[in-house]
Amino acid sequence: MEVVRALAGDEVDVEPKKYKPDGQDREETGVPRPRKRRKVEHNEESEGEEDVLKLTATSAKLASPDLSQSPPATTRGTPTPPLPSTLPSFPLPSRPNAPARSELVSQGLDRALAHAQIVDPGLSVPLSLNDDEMSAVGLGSKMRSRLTELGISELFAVQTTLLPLLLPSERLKRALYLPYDPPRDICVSAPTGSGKTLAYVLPIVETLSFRIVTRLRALVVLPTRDLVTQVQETFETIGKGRGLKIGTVTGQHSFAHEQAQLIADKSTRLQGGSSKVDILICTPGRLMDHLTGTPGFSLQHLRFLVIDEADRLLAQSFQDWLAQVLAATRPPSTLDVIGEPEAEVTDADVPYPDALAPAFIHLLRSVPTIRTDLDEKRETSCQKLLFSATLMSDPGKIAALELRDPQYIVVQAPNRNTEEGMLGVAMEKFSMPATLKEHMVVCDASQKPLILFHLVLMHGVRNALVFTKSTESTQRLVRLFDFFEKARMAGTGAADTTPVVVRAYSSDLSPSERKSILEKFKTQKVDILICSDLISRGIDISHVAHVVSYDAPVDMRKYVHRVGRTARAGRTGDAWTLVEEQEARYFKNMLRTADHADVVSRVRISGKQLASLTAFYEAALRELKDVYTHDKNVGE
Ligand SMILES: Nc1ncnc2c1ncn2[C@@H]1O[C@H](COP(=O)(O)OP(=O)(O)OP(=O)(O)O)[C@@H](O)[C@H]1O
Repeated sequence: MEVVRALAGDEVDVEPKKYKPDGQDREETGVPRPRKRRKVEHNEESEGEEDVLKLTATSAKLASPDLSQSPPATTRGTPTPPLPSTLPSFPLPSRPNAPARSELVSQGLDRALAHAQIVDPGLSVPLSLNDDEMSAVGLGSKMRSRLTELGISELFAVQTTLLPLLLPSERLKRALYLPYDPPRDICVSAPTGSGKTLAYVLPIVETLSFRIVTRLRALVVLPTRDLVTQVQETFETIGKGRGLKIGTVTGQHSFAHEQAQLIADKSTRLQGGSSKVDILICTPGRLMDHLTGTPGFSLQHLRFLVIDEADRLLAQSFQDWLAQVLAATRPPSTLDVIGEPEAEVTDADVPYPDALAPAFIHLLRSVPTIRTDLDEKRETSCQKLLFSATLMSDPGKIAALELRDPQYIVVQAPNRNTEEGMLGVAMEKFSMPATLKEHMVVCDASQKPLILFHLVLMHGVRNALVFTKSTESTQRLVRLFDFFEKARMAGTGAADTTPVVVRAYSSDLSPSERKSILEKFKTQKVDILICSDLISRGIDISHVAHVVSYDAPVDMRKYVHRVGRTARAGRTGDAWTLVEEQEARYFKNMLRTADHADVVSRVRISGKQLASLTAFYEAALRELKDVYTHDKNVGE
């Protein structure tokens, strides 16, 4: 009966200690057993343990042959006869200790990941070095002058490491494609704000600047339109005066408009495609549309395929975008071509000089299709570059990328424990910027607005991004904040205090509205942006000094990307997370699993500290209620 009640979730006083090896039972001693479960509910650390205890006891009872002799189930009101005074002792099943998670990971860890190059985030190279000294990095003098013009005086760790791997050697300057010795793919995990964008923009611009004919040679895929715009601006700024044509496709403009920007000649069937851009930056959905619906759009010339925010993009299926993109970069096999029936060759089939990528030359019908040894290792020279602050190590996802001899680069401070470097990446223990300070405030859900007002007014939280869980809560919080400021202005009567300006930044705004709000925030006409996770990844606004997670993030990746909107490029920044009391255990566990609990300091804010704000808050709540009642009545 107790077993049934335990499974049904009733409180049952079961404790494994009851089954003493000497066969003695607590009931025997007459000492009442404590109500174990209630006690455990107040103990955050051991709740999981208690479930295990209960199950162990339950399964132990199920396994006990003597239970068959227990009294039959009784009806309601009938007193349950006491358990037999002694229960047989039996050994608990012994199980080997579970292997450490790190051990499990290392056993199945991708070999390339296990040999990752760990880079110290403090590594940098000043741009003031002379040509000889700079030759190790490989950046030309023209590019160095451009960077100096832009106020960049040194290369960050991720850039210092990547540039020598990606910049064209003298040999590559003459031959961009190396179908018989294709380049290795590269996966980079580096903290937020560590300069990953320039780590690929610089070598791409430097490499492609030597090309004379325009072909689509670099494709950068990003998860959002805002990021596409940001990366486009970086390419344009860095590539100024280099004659490179940079395009974007995101679906923000009509399909026909995008086609006109992309393709020079749609009507002639050209085997080599016809591109008006050297570099294309896009979101995956729209890229698919062009791949399937734009004549003359070809990826055969791709030399670089960049997947930025790789873990997020690989989690998106979008008509299986990755498989289709990879297929479009690969030449069809020679056999396929030989096997085709000879068709009459027309002028339209013959590409312009330089139009077919070297790996695709066998498609040219006027070239005799005789197989030679040279045909055997004809591979695309497209090099995949993956970036994220939270790079995934999921073997399935990695396999889908068809990486060629991948090289992993992990920018991460040397860790104190053994699970460092690539294991840290595999176990999702991501590295944070060293200049970031992290705090958490555990509070009652109803106090969250007051805590936020307190942070803004007492801790100088301005130039801040505040993350909520949904567009609806964003709207509500912005209204409440406005009413609070109105009440505060009226209440304090201080003419010289200016209200804090708060705006929503959410997915229900049009692109132009979003652009305008972001601009006001950047020029500090808006103090605080309240937003959803729309801009939690990649967005680079240098003056963000604080990030507040008004609603706590649900996983570590989200946490890393949110807090990473501040403390970028070596600047300082503060991240605050408001954690509701019932979420505290989960949140702390999340931090602990990521080895991050020690870094986040707990801030305690007492009711007394909030007292001076309560009257304004209550006034704001009343106004908010009126607005919602009015909106509801209008709606009816
Ligand atoms: N060498 C450098 N010197 C000075 N500033 C730099 C340098 N490299 C990059 N930055 C600046 O650092 C900021 C952050 O760079 P970036 O946006 O590339 O970071 P990220 O690593 O991609 O971050 P996230 O993971 O959040 O996308 C940008 O404003 C960029 O202009």
